[in-house]
Amino acid sequence: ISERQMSAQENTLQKSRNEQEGDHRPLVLVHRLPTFSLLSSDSLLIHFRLLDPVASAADEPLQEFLPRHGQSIRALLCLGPTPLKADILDLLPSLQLVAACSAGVDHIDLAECHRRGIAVTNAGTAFSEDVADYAVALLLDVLRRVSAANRFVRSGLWPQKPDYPLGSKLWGKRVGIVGLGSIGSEVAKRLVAFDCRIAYNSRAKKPSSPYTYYDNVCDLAVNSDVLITCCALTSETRHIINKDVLTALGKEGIIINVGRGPLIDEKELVQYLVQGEIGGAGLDVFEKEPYVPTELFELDNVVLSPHLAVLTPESFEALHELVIANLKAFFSNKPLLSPVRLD
Ligand SMILES: O=CC(=O)O
Repeated sequence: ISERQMSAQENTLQKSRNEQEGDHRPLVLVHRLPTFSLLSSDSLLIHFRLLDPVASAADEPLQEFLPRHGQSIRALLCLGPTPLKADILDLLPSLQLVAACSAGVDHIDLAECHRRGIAVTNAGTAFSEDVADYAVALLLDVLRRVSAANRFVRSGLWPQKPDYPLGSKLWGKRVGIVGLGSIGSEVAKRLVAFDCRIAYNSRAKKPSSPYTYYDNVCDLAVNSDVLITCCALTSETRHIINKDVLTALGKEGIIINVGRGPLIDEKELVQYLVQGEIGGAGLDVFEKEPYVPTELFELDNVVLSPHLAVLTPESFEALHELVIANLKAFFSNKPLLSPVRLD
């Protein structure tokens, strides 16, 4: 009997105990766009009652639902990129915790949460390894043209054109990481194994990091063959990769984005790629998802992906455990496991 089967049995037992003994589970509001489903509500339901406006009142606007049901809600589970701003917070006067299910929390008005004394937790490090793997996958794909080669074979061109354009080597490349947090550090760790030379930019130099620090992204770009953006999207980092940085990266330079679309000035990036002013790009995120600039569809030196770097069953399981642990800690007045800094 596996650990997973055992915990499923425990969950079922606990559920029926709850039902027999009267329900003492704390109430948690689920905040989600109708297109986002709860990953697996089973283990959540062992510990919490979930109030899900999308499921309970498909047509009722939150502005009507929450005043009737949300007055005593202390904790909210925010799924995916569902925006959470003052208009919703206004309807939840007792709210004290927002448990976000993502690493990035740019869809949440953090200043407003801070002002109201509402704590916010995020996915912590649950996704970092998978995002880092994906950043390396995108980089290898752009450099060695894996997706383009796949298209070449499938389109039947191989017998007619036996010469396929050469890709370039990852070994020894100078890689600049923008944002050396938990994801950036995992990316660096992986690329060290490819003998890449790592440098980084972040808000401040990390005294414990062995990598070269640049306090200016343009300087980092001048000294890099590849830039990988891994930082959070904030008002300071919006368009951190602008025209000047792209120029500094140069004609052979490659950019990989696994952070958020607006970290890059996408209009400029498209121009630079179309005009051959930079070497290539691997993009998992875009400014206006799910819309991707169609000019990029034609370019074999660009690899496109629909914002799924974090998505593996393993990382979801880790997220699930973390969310439950955060909510349990909150309801028992213990320290939160992955609090987001709000000041
Ligand atoms: O993009 C995904 C996340 O922020 O978790």
